[in-house]
Order: sequence, then structure tokens, then C-alpha cells
Amino acid sequence: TQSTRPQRLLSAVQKNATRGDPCSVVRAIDDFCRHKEWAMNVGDEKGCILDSVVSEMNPAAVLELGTYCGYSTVRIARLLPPDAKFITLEFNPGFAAIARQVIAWAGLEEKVQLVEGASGDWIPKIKEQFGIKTFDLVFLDHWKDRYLPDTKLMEECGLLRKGSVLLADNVICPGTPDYLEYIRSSPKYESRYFKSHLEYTKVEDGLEKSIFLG
Ligand SMILES: O=C(NCCCCc1cc2ccncc2s1)c1cc(-c2ccc(F)cc2)cc(O)c1O
Ligand SMILES: [Mg+2]
Repeated sequence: TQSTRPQRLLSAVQKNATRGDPCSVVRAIDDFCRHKEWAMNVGDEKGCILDSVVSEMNPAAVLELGTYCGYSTVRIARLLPPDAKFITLEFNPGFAAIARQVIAWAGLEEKVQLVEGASGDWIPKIKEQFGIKTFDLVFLDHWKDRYLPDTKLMEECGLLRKGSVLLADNVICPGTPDYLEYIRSSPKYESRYFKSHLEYTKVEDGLEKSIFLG
């Protein structure tokens, strides 16, 4: 039977990365996706911007929408303080199964809670299910047409507090025009665009960092 791209990515991690070494997992995935087979990880260039936002915030509660193979999950989890809460949501069971193994290879399974399901279904349940009051940081990297409705849903569910940061991938490519329009014109947010490139390519893309003003 044919292997899937995520399965081939996991094999590259198991072959080239050291168990328990998150940086070697990140490096193995970047090498595989740059030289063997492109995949939709946030990548090394935008990944450095993600790292700087996480390090600067030292967040106690993080939500990631869109796990895929767990690349950004590992990038974020490796920088979190010991008792931080980190929830990552993945819709596709195949992706989730691979991500669990990538996260485990990095030795970070204790720091991450991977939840399978759709953001629209899970966001309203997070408070009671995981005992989380608000998120300090949300990384949006799932369906591009869900960024806006899910942001409004997080507002409505009281999951954001004054100072919460939304960091959105792919605001240029594939693009999230309705989300950008909303977040840049809303008085409830202070936004800044970090120009970069689509992972492993020369195509323009970037991250939009938005601070919720309450
Ligand atoms: O679609 C992308 N990412 C979302 C995958 C959707 C998985 C989901 C997770 C989840 C969790 C909860 N609820 C619902 C959902 S849906 C994506 C696509 C490209 C790209 C760019 C140029 C191309 F030519 C082709 C693809 C680049 C990227 O960095 C991406 O992130
Ligand atoms: Mg992305």
C-alpha cells in the first residue's frame, strides 16, 4: 500500500532525528521538506518568527489550531515553561496519528494535548473540558476560511483576555482575506504583519500577530 506524505515525513524524523531532541526533529523535517518533499509545515523561516513570539510571551496557556504533522507543535512546546498548558487541535485523524508520533519522538508528549476534531465544535468546550480560563497565545494554522469565524467564536466564549496574542500563518498564501480585513480594522485588536515566505519557497507569505485589547 502507498505511504502518505505525513508517513514519509515521520520516517524521515525516525531516521534522521535523535529521540528526545526537539531541535533535531525540527531540523529533520525542514531538511526533508526542503530537499525531498514539500509539506505544509510553518517551516524554518516563519518558524523563527513563531519562536520569537513564544519566547517573548513565555505563555502559560497556548492553543494551536491545525497540528498537521506536529512541526509547529514541537517548535512551540520546546519553548514552553514546565507547567504550561498547550492544546493542539487537528481535524484529520491521519495527520493526528502522525503528529502524535512526531511529538513523542521529540520527547514532548507530556507538554502537549492533541485533540482530534473540528475547531468550531471544540472551541466552545475547551473551558470546561481542559480547565482553561483564557489563552495567552493562539497559533492559527488550520482551514484558512475558519480563521475569522473561530476568532469570533473565541471572543464569544471568553477565551481571550486583554493581551492575548493571535498569531496567524498563511495570511498571504494561501491567504485569509476576510480574517485580515477584520483583525486589521477592529478596534479590539492591535495587529502587525511579519513579512516572510511560504515554507521552503520564495513565494511571499507572512504571519499576522494581533493583540486582543479586550
Ligand atoms: O491548508 C493549510 N493548512 C490547513 C490544513 C487543514 C487542517 C485542519 C486542521 C483543523 C483543526 C481543527 N478544525 C479544522 C481543521 S482543518 C495550509 C496550506 C498551505 C499551502 C500553501 C500553498 C499551496 F500551494 C498549497 C498549500 C500552506 C500552509 O502553511 C497551510 O497551513
Ligand atoms: Mg500554515
